[in-house]
Amino acid sequence: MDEQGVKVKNPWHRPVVIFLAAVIIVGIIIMVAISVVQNKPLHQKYKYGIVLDAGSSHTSVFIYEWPAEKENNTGMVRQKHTCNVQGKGISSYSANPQGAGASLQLCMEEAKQKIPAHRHPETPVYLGATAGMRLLRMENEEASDKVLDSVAHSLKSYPFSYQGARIISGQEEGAFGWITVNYLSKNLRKPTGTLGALDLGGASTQITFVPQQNIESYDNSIDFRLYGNDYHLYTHSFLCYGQDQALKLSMGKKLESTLKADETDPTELRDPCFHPGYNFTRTVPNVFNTPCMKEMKLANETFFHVGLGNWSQCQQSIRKVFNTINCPYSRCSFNGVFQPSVYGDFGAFSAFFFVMDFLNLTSDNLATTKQKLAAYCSTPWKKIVENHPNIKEKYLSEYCFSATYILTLLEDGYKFTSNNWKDIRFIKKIGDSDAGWTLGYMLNLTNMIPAEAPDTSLMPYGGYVTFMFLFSLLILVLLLLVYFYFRRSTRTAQKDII
Ligand SMILES: Nc1ccn([C@@H]2O[C@H](COP(=O)(O)OP(=O)(O)OP(=O)(O)O)[C@@H](O)[C@H]2O)c(=O)n1
Ligand SMILES: [Ca+2]
Repeated sequence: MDEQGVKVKNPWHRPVVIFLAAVIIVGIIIMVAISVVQNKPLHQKYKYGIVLDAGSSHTSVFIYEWPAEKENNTGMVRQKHTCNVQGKGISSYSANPQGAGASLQLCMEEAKQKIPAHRHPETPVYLGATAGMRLLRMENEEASDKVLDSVAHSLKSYPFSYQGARIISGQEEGAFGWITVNYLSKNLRKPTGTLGALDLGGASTQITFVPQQNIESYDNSIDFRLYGNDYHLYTHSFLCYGQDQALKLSMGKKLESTLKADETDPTELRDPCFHPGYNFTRTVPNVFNTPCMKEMKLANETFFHVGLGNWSQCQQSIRKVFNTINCPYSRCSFNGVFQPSVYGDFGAFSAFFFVMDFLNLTSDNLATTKQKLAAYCSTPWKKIVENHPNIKEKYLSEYCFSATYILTLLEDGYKFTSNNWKDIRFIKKIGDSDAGWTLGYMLNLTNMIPAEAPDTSLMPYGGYVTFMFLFSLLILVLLLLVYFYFRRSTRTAQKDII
């Protein structure tokens, strides 16, 4: 009897092999089941964040949402809801600070409805105030503190996680606007170029982009490291150069020269930036009630604001609010502010979009834009009102000025030309989310954009499951093959023995 014969005759042999095979198979099944369940994306849990944009002209409440387990990936946060606070911006409540906090109630109640109640305590709420509050602080710091206290007090009364109410700086406003548009365009993890950001508000305007030239002034330079890439940004915020303040600056200059000349009585301000036939009685303090202009010693004088509707004269008058004489650097935009040459594509949002979209000027070349605008400005005021019966007359009367201001700011101020005009995209939203500083502000404060690229799984979830399934199937087949091979050789051996 040989050795093989002894093994085959062992009565324990078959049950042991079957038992071992069963244990291995069950083990594999358990292993696959555990790893599949462990790695299964959790049931989509959403997190929320609230940012209040307390602008000079109005306040908006933005609610953002994102899948909890993907918060460090680019482009995952989206705007779930916005609410426009009724009335003017919080800086208009300087004489009645309590009113500022109270004005937020309706929108904050809406936020409570939109966000699931069990998420309220962990939902951060931030308020950032921009140029209107910067101006109020310059004028009357006590009043601006009271307004901020009032909105803070109001926000703390909600079940969310209050994270502060403050006046953000012009640099922050510019930089976070840039982060928002590039995050939403998913530019941040790719080697492709970034999108510059142009923001026009009521009281200030921001320009932010990655320049090709060296940044000569420290104040205009911001560095970020996002997803493992370094970004060296140029940014500047011009206080008083939002469209409402620029209108005051421009009217103030015209008024000063008219009043000095003392041509007519009562004074008539003949304004090329308003439509022919437009005639409105205003008071002098109404134009000069801003720290953007030196006080005029003129009393409550009234004047007639009379429209002329002449685009090129309007542009001439607007040019006077840009000081282009002094530049202590190799090149400047205006008012002695350093600016490298504009480079790359730009997203122009907020009032840049509202105005150019209203006038259907978002997709023409520069020459056609000017022609269309000239025709619009010279249209009689009566006709304009007839054509747009549902638009508030104050807004309607100012579109000729605003669009001329926008062209002058972009061309004479920032030095865009007819060649790179097409690089400016007038946008309101990217995907579901508004372009503006609020999203970038929240991403930054919640650390949702990591400095280094987060580790990514080697293969997508579906691929992983398929791989595990095929791999276990392969092991199973191999085991069966071994088993049958073993059985056959055993039988052959038994036959041989018999
Ligand atoms: N549909 C709209 C909404 C706003 N506006 C005007 O656009 C300007 C700027 O609006 P916005 O960007 O909201 O400015 P704020 O954020 O309020 O001001 P800032 O950023 O300077 O604080 C204001 O003059 C406002 O009257 C407009 O013409 N059409
Ligand atoms: Ca704004």
